Amino acid sequence: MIEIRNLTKSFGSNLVWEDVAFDIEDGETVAIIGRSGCGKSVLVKHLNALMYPDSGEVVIDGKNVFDLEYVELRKMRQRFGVLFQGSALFDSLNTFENIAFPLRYFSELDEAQIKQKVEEALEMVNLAGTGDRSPAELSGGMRRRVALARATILQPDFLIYDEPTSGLDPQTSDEINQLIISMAENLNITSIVVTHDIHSVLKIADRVAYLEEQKLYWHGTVEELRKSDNKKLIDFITASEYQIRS
Ligand SMILES: Nc1ncnc2c1ncn2[C@@H]1O[C@H](COP(=O)(O)OP(=O)(O)OP(=O)(O)O)[C@@H](O)[C@H]1O
Repeated sequence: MIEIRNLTKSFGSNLVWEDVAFDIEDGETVAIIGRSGCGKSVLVKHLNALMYPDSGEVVIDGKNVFDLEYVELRKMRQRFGVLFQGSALFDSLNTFENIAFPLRYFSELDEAQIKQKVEEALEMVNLAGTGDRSPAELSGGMRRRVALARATILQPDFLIYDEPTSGLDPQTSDEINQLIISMAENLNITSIVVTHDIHSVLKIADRVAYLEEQKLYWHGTVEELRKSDNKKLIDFITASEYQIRS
């Protein structure tokens, strides 16, 4: 479980948000939404202490991540996988090597074990047999799936998705949404999804955190979001061109 306790962050005189507090339960999928520049990325960078707050805590399994010393911090960070916006694959490596990269860097597995793990991962994202293709030979949706296989290859407890469906057509977005759901279920991953895609939020999220006015403006389940009469929240959702009540 991740407990976000009264986090406040500013850069110089620019207050990003203050007093942000909510919990992320094990195995659930939480979507972080809000307009551009509201501090979604800054917030997720606090979860694994890539950024430090002005005040507040992020407590994972009882320990404040901002208090961890080097060795523990490294271990904690290894519990996180990240799916970067735009996939961020290495163009010079083929699909197999992209997925194998974290294993070569962080594990002691031998070549046969790496091969087995990568092939299982390719199968999980429905890309069996494409290991020798280069990223340039893949469609946007396929690249996203390779990135997902790479992000989960070290079996993280927590997976941060940065705009997982941006730039994809609706059908391919749905394939990625489906994969995010099955990753969460099959690998028992706790997912934190930063997104502007409200359709995706309604499909994959258990709970939603809405940043606005430099604070956590609204927080609740997707069911509560559907029923909410919070005007700002509805305006934001409507502006995202999705008819939530349809
Ligand atoms: N390293 C940094 N140094 C200074 N200011 C920063 C830094 N990182 C982010 N900011 C500022 O913090 C604010 C929040 O940025 P952030 O990238 O978290 O927004 P966001 O909600 O993720 O935006 P988008 O939806 O466009 O990706 C912005 O005003 C940004 O300029």
